[in-house]
Amino acid sequence: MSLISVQDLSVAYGASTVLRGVRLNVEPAEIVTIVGPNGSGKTTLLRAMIGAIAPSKGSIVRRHGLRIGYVPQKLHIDKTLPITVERFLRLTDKIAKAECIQALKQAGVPNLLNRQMSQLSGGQFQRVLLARALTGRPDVLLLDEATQGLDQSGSAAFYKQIEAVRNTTGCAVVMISHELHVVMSASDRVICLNGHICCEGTPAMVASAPEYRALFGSGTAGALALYQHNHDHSHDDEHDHSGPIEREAAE
Ligand SMILES: Nc1ncnc2c1ncn2[C@@H]1O[C@H](COP(=O)(O)OP(=O)(O)OP(=O)(O)O)[C@@H](O)[C@H]1O
Repeated sequence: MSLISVQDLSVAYGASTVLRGVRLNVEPAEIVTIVGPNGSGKTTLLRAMIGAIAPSKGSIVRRHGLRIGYVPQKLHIDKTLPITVERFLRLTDKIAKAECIQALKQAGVPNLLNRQMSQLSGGQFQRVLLARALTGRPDVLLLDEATQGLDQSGSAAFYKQIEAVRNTTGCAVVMISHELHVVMSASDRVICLNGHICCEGTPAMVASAPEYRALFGSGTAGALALYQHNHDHSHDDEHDHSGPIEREAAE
């Protein structure tokens, strides 16, 4: 049973349709990376997957009782607001201190519990956001460009941590990233989005996608060397890129 099944999804903002005919399944413990140019609908897709945006067509089926952890691109906290990491982690839900400590450990920052949020570095801050998402023991983690503002080694370390989290907790991960070169090795599957799914594949296979090159140019050849998919269609929305879709009674 897929954790999340996106079925022929279209999303419109007023008269403007930004996603069309998107199909994708998220399976337990897999890491799926979504890439695409600015404005291609990546955030919209993620927000639709968590139920924050309603489809204008199609549907999204979440497994019954699915726990989702969401790590936003950035979260602004007023620098003058005194709030410790522990308080921040316990703000919205009833979470025991031990769970906070465990989540911080999983996020790779075990010693931050008593620190002020305003004193964290960019990388530490993002890991605290990751810890917050982990306190709910998610079945699936959704990350929206969670490494924005981090330097390359900071991003690489963050993605390594994500992979470690997947390996220890078994949660699936769906993440948006522009940093293909760092996320590729950790991804089981890459989906290239441009209003619709242009191409998708696994890094384990070796190929290049003309659609991807058309969007990003050939400067990313290093990343492309890791990337492959079976691609023999033109840009048609009719093409079914997804595996078998499993519906759940609790739709
Ligand atoms: N609330 C909204 N109302 C109207 N249009 C919106 C809204 N949110 C997003 N859009 C538009 O939908 C399109 C897709 O936006 P989205 O944020 O999903 O893209 P994205 O791929 O995540 O972009 P980026 O890489 O720049 O973050 C854009 O043209 C954007 O202007």
